[in-house]
Order: sequence, then structure tokens, then C-alpha cells
Amino acid sequence: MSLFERLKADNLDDWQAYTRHSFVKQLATGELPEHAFRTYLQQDYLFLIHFSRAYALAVYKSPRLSDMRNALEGLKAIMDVEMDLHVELCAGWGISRDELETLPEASETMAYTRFVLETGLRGDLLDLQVALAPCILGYGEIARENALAKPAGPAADAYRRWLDEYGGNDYQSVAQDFSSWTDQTAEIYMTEARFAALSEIFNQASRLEADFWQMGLKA
Ligand SMILES: Cc1ncc(CN)c(N)n1
Repeated sequence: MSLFERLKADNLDDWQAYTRHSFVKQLATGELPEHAFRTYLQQDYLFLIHFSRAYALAVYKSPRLSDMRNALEGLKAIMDVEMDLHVELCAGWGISRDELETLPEASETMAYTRFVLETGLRGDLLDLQVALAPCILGYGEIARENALAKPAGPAADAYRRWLDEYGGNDYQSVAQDFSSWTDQTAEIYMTEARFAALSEIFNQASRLEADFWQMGLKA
């Protein structure tokens, strides 16, 4: 069993509260109010900036050259692929680059991103990867679970596009590679005594992901 599968099994309720959140369910049916998705898009830009910083920290925390290369590939995937698609999606919603650059940061964005960065700063690469796992692997799972969804309504195309982006081969292989890379790090750093602390990090990050959806809904 991969470390991710173990962490998920240990935190199933919180994991599903995140991956099956009503934001996700409404996005899949198309019932999600447009202002909720717009708020999500805006804050996710800020999230991706900090998430890139967390990957840069993973380069620094890497014990081996091969880990550095994995972290660098992840950083490039966010900055050159996920971020570009995100900015394009925002443009389709009338959110300009200038607006993105000057957005006020919501406390949910701040709480989540700083938690991940702080976990990486005080810990080793495995702590950081476990803090990043709900983000990378959760979106992959959400897109797979909703692969057959047919959103209806005025924002149907944007919601389908979002699902396709994370369900596509590129993102799915980023997620698969990340899970394998985490297992390789676990071979160096993991001990049974450490599992409870890692599970706590995973739990906290999963709950912060659910809060991020909720921030969109309450907008
Ligand atoms: C909040 C959040 N979590 C995860 C992802 C997917 N990388 C994202 N774009 N935004």
C-alpha cells in the first residue's frame, strides 16, 4: 500500500469531506453559483503562487539530486502548465492579470498556504510532501470521480473544462509521479513511530482544502 493510501485510510472522513464537498458536487452538476467559482478562481491564483514557493522549498529540502530533479519538474508543471491554464481560465471570466496581481488574500488561502510552507520549513522533505499530498492527489481523485459528470447551466463549459484539466493525462501523471516520489522519500525517512505525526499533517491539510471550497461557497 502506498503511503498516500495509508494516510487516506487513516483520515477517510476528513478526506471525503474535502473530495466530496458540496462545492465539488455542485460544480459537477453545474449548480455551483458563478460567483462561488469566480471567488475560487481568484483565490486559487494566490494559492498557486504559494504552492510554487512550496515546491521551490522542496528543491531545497531534497536529500538527493534525483529528489531535486523531481521537485524542479513539479515546480515547472505548476508554473508553466497549471498556472498558464489558470490565468487563461480567469481571462475567460473577465479576471485580468492586473486584477490577479492585486487581489486581497482571503484568510482561508493564507491559513492553508502558510501551513504547508511552515510544515516544510520546520520538517524534512517527507513532511512537506505529506502537506502537499491532499492538494496534488485530491484534485486528481476529484477529477477521476467526476469524469462522467455533465454539468448543465450557464457555466457548464467552464466547469467541464476545469474537470478535464485535472482529469487529463498531464495532471494525472503529475499526481501519479508525486505519489511514487513520496514513497521513495518514505523509504529514507519513514518510521512507524512517525506515522501518527504525518497523518496529523495530512489531516490538517485535507481540512484546509475543505475550508478553501467553503470559502468559495460562502462568497
Ligand atoms: C486549493 C487548491 N488545491 C489543489 C490544487 C491543485 N493543484 C489547486 N489548484 N488549488
